[in-house]
Amino acid sequence: MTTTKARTEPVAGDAQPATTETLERNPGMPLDLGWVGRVHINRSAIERRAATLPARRTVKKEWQAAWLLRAITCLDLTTLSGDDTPGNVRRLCAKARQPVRPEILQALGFDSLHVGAVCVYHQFVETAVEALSGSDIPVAAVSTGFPAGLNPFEQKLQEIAASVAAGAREIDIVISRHHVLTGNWQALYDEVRAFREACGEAHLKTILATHELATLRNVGMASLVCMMAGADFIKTSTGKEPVNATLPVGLVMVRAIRDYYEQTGYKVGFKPAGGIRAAKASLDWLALIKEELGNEWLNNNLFRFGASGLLSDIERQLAHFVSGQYAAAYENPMV
Ligand SMILES: O=C[C@H](O)COP(=O)(O)O
Repeated sequence: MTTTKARTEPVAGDAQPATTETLERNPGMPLDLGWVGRVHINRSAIERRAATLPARRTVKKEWQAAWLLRAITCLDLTTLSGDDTPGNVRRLCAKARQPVRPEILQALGFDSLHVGAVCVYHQFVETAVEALSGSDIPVAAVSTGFPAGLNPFEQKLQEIAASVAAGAREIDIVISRHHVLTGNWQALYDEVRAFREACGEAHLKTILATHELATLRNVGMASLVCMMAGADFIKTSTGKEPVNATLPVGLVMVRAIRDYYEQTGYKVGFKPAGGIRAAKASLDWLALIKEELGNEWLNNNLFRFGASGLLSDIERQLAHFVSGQYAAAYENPMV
């Protein structure tokens, strides 16, 4: 990973991992169609701003290592493959407990560190809960007919209930894209509200699948409706769309989060997911959060990466920082 600008202000504040302070959950609010209708997006301004982000704020050396450690604590370490097995889920959970080799971590001044959550299909929730027992790491289950979200509604509710019963503490639902594409905001609101109720104490992340929503304005409006319906997080993508998390989409979503906070006082989390594989990309996302939402959002209560391959590159960069050499791929195995 190369850094080209001299600016070294610490984005993550310091090298400490994220805190786990308790946060008041967003309870949601009645659907406010007037507010939804006022969402305005200047596409070229959004794209210009997103394009400047990677170059505006560059971190180096120990600050970069601190940011990367912070990124790990905000990681929903994910496996969502058709060929998942209990064995690879258990190995992923072992990696979640110890995401960085101990000698690297010690050289960076840390005793322990773990990821934000492990994210799996419902089928593997129990396996993951068991493999993570004794740790604070929650299991997140993708749900409601992930990734297309076209299962019957009652089945979606049952799926959420089953994952919660199996021990999932976070539920990543997919919204019905057709509600957005037909402008049926009431239907989207009602659906997400019901999902939130089915979650109970489990936290609800609403996946917008932004690439399938046609316009950035739809992304902004859907973000707002999901928050009004009680989402704890809004999440960009399933990882299965042809285009997943992008900075312009992220910008629209985090600005919706900011608006919602300014209007209601409730902080909703953000999860970019899909296609984030390079450590450098994780720094760009952290910079976006810092600049648009501030340091308060830079912890795993309010920010997560959804990624299956990002950790390998982050560990590789940390090893390089410590030793001055890049490790071979087999030295940083994922599962
Ligand atoms: O929610 C997480 C995504 O499905 C992960 O996508 P990825 O495999 O492209 O990192």
